[in-house]
Amino acid sequence: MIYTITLNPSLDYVVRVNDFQVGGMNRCSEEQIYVGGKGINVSLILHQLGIENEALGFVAGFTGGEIIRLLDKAQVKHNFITLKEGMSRINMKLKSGEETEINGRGPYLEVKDLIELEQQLECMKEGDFLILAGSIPSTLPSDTYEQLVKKFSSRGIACIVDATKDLLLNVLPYGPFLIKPNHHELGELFDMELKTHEEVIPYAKKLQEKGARNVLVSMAGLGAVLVTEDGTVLTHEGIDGKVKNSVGAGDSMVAGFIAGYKVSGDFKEALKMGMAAGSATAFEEDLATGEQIKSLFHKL
Ligand SMILES: Nc1ncnc2c1ncn2[C@@H]1O[C@H](COP(=O)(O)OP(=O)(O)O)[C@@H](O)[C@H]1O
Ligand SMILES: O=P(O)(O)OC[C@H]1O[C@](O)(COP(=O)(O)O)[C@@H](O)[C@@H]1O
Repeated sequence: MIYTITLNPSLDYVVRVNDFQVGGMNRCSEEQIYVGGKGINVSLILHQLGIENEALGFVAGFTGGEIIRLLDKAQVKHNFITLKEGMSRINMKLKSGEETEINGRGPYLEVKDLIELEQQLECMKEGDFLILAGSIPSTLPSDTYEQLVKKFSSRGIACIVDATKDLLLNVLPYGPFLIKPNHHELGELFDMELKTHEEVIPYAKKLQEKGARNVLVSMAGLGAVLVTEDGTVLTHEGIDGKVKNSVGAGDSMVAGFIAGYKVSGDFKEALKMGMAAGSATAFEEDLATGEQIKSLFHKL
């Protein structure tokens, strides 16, 4: 079974504003609301690809209610814990030539809330996958992901972490099955600017030396690099197409990769499915559908 955790899910409010004026009164020409948060996006894409999974995490308030309604509508299996106080966040995605994002803070979460989540995870068995994706609320200890990976990796559960900076670095000694920084996040860890596959490879290997079993580095329109636990380095060129909304492309890539790996057991196929899922989402307004992903996969 695959479980995704989204500690701080969101409603993504995507607005298009022509000629956005800072400090001025702007009106949007288009607006959409999507359910969001990295783990939830992974669950949505896995479901689209016919891979059984369950989305876990915390919701609160009227926005939390809408998150649950949208997950039900998408027929994604979920078991979110409802917090008594606060409201799930609204993340603003402003499209005006460039993409600008303002991600909300979210409700107040405490360590005691995490205990309930850990109890839900006790049912996991060896061979299951646990996907930890996105930022964690500022009220939780910064070692939250680290503690979860430490506990569950040692039980033979394949942990996948999509996070940034210390949140990512600190899980490495506990042998996560996969991490997926993008090339900017990877460069940030080493105070470097990485622009090509060749530049990315040695730094991806450094994260592997620190303990990650497999390192997938996404590079937006430039494709991706994968360093696998059997010592292979695989690269994939970027896929050409018209980008409509790249929010969720990274999450789609993680989901596609895991779906491809689960079905084939082959890293090359997994990378191809990850690429197809990431790019199919970048080429759509919302997350891509299973059909769009498979159609792109067959063209690669
Ligand atoms: N501009 C783009 N053109 C084509 N594919 C894209 C583009 N942006 C993202 N993708 C696809 O989505 C994947 C993840 O995107 P990326 O932006 O690197 O991740 P993140 O959203 O985590 O920053 C890429 O490896 C690629 O497959
Ligand atoms: O948890 P964070 O880091 O604030 O990110 C949450 C945001 O990330 C997303 O999951 C999209 O992530 P990606 O574009 O990196 O795939 C949005 O749906 C959500 O608003």
